[in-house]
Amino acid sequence: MTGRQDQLREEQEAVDVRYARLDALRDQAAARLARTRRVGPSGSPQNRSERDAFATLYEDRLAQLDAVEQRLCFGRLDLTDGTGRYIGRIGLTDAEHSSLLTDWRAPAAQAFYRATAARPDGVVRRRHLVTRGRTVTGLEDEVLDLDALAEAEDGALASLSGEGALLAALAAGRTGRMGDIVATIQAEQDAVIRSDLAGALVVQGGPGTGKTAVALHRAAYLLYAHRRTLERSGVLLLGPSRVFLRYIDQVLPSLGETGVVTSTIADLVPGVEVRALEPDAVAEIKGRLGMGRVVERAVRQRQRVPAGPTTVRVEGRQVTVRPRDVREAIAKARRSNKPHNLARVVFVREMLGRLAAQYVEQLGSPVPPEDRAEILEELRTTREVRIALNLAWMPLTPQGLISDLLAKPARLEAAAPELSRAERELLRRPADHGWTVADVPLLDEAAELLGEDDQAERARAAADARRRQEELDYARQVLQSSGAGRGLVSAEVLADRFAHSGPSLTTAERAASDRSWTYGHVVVDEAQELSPMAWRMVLRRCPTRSLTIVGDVAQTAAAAGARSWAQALDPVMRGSWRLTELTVNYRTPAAVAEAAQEVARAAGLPVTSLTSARSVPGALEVERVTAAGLEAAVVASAQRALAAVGTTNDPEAGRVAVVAPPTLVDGLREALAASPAAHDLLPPGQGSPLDARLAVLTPREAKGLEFDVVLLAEPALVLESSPGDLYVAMTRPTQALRVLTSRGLPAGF
Ligand SMILES: Nc1ncnc2c1ncn2[C@@H]1O[C@H](COP(=O)(O)OP(=O)(O)OP(=O)(O)O)[C@@H](O)[C@H]1O
Repeated sequence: MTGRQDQLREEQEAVDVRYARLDALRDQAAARLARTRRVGPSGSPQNRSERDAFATLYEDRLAQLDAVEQRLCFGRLDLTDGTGRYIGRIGLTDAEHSSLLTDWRAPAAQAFYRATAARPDGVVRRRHLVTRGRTVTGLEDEVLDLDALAEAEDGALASLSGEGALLAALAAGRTGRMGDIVATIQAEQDAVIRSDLAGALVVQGGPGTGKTAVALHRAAYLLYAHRRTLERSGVLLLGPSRVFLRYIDQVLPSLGETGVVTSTIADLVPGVEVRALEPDAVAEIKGRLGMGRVVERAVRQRQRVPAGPTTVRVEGRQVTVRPRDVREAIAKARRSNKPHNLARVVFVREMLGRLAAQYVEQLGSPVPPEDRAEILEELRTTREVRIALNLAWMPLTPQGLISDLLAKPARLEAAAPELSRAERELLRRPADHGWTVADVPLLDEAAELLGEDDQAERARAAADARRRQEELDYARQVLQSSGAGRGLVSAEVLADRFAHSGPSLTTAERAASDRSWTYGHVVVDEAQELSPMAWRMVLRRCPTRSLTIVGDVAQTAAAAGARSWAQALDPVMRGSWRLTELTVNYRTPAAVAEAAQEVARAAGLPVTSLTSARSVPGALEVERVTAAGLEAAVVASAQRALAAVGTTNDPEAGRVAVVAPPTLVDGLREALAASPAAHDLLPPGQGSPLDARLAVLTPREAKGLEFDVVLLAEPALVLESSPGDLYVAMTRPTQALRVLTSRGLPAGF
């Protein structure tokens, strides 16, 4: 038997021990779940909710243990002191509490990602274990001594760790869903993942540098390292589209984390459904920081002093709503510094007081307090009084305020004198127009300035706080006496479960349905697309300013998006952010990445430096076609590409995308649907492009995604509408880019 086989056998035994422990823990959780369920439906409501809470806890634990089945254990460190440890997806100890597996996020695992020959960090050897199912199929060793360093110092990428495992991961066919990278995180990525929780961290990186992967692993790391802080406040992850959120939705669960709230900017205000589109020029105006002031003025203008007095008869007497009284009541309400709908309570109380005084004066004699209350009630419910007070200070909804502002030119002119007439004309639209993405930050701004009349809500909150304290005390007692959930759950989370009995109200769910929820940490992906107003909306949800902001200012598509991080962030964060860069491209073959960079530079985009992790022979090809022959050429090229990435029946066959300017997409989709070879591989009807082997997309739809082969139609046309879009489109493939053009190639190609 060779030494290699001995090593494989040794590692197989080690891996078997860890899987056996995983199985034992699963059995344990399943048995506890069964026992909890067997207790039956009897008992007090308190007992029932306690039982449900524990049942959910064990269900979650089982789901977590199931999620780590694949590549449970992927690494081993041998240390200078003669000890060693295995690194895996979660931490495991044996029945005697000795460590079997170190969680990749634990400090003791850091050297697995960071140690180099130059800075070995106490590591003699780093070993990557390649597994298929539960079988160890390969090993890759790196001996961290200076001799190894000398050998490796011959290229820019000498510092790639676990190169074999990494390159195998990069070359694998794509499944339509992003996978995790725990086994092969690189040192510069690890530094980002483990960076401090506090403050705003900006991660700039060219296409394919792993920004999304890093952002997701950072969310998982922060939840592990700061669980107490983040478990109850929650973590929010913002992505560019719902398709993108589906693309990444398996990564966090595979890392054992299910509690992160994911959303797009468009979905961030509960109750607002974005259905409409609008021209970039309109979105750009709405995204300007000054729109905050515009909304503020729009609200103030709904607090109005009438031109003249209104006299109303109440129970045979006359009272007059006088402009001077209204002015003073408005001033008093504004001094309360409350949002519009809450300050309205102050305004109304003040006005009713003044009207009651007029009424009493006419009675000619002082009235006892109970009669005064009656007079106030009489005034409050008199229709004309209500109308006069509403005209002065109308209760408003965000939707009502914004749709009115955009539909009535006079209102917009008064609220937005800084906009030119042409700009205001661009914003104008009918009151029943659907909401657009750029409306959402305006609605959020309005919701903040308007507030809700929440007196009842606050009384309930105070009662809830008292109840919560009792629940917390009780949960602590249960934890102490039963020991059942020890290590699995904190008293806080258990108390939440008791209170809401069941999985339907986790922190994530409560946060997602509450516009004013503030998160412990917010991760923003494709952050270059956010307008200044969108940043205001995001920052409102994160008062601690603990943020991870990832993106690439060269890929900006939105007219209101960022061309530099300073331009985007300084106005809203006053310089309090730190910048770090990712520089290695893991996705795109070198020739494709270089061509994309040249084109982007020629178009004047702020491209950051990029080194590619791998080359693929024949990765870039250009086919010149006639305009009339474009569709037929795309169909033929798609057939070749599909054949190259695997046969129809192969479950691991790769994926092909046709990326084209919006004006060509429908025609190309129809042409492909008419081709027998491609027809069945397209997503059916409205199906998601992620679930099919062949997709036809615009560059914006392809943003953040990747495919084995990309056919790019008419790049010159894409460039005309947006250079950022072309840069995105060219950098989606993992294996090959096929360009089809009837109009020549963009400069730099
Ligand atoms: N350390 C790594 N090990 C294995 N695969 C990696 C690693 N880093 C990145 N990748 C892979 O590289 C690809 C690109 O990563 P990702 O989508 O996160 O890049 P990005 O910087 O967000 O790209 P873009 O800006 O173009 O959207 C993904 O398939 C990802 O899994």
